[in-house]
Amino acid sequence: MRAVVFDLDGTLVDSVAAIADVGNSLMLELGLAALSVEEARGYIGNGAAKFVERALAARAIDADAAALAHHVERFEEIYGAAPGSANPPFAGAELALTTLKAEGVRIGLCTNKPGIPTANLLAALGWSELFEVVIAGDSLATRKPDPAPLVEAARRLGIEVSAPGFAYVGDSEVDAETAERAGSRFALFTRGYRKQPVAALPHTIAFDDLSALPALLADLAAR
Ligand SMILES: O=C(O)COP(=O)(O)O
Ligand SMILES: [Mg+2]
Repeated sequence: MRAVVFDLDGTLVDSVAAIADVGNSLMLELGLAALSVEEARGYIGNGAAKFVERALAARAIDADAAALAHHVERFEEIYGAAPGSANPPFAGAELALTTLKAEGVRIGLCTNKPGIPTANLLAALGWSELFEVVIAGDSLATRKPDPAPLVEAARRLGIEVSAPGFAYVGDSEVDAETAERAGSRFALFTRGYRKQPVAALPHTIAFDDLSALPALLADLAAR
């Protein structure tokens, strides 16, 4: 059998502007200068709490744990109310998903984005039924780069995370580390929110065109 699990932000959807908007609602409430899209891109990858922590640190706000937890809660409230439709899919994303589905490949999602904005986004794009398994940043006790969410996604799809027929598709250092620690094959999308050069991230294959992904993954599964 074959199964593929996808990352979400920076892999299937170009969500940085929408995430920056959510962050900027919080910054405005706190009287802090807005984040540029470029800044926001650098803070994505480790989930909502890290995003807020990095954004506040960039404005020299040294929040204690209680204040930070309060700001994260407010950020998540705004995030959960934001329109999922503000997240454009990357070119070829939907074609890749529907092609894999038509080939009988089972599909899952493993993201550090919180569950509510993830569900809103999938619904807005009409993608909710495509994914048999969705593990978000707050679904389990740990999140990426802990391998547990990816291992669990594979398990729920009925495949070993290290099987030749399984691959994780993501865009970041966090995803590469997650796949490496899980012992999984990793396809790196090079147009996402990575901070380092492609060569610095462990990966099985790298690609820049999602419409080419189904064929690349079929080759990978046959290796
Ligand atoms: O929300 C984040 O920080 C990253 O989300 P992702 O795991 O879908 O890239
Ligand atoms: Mg990502």
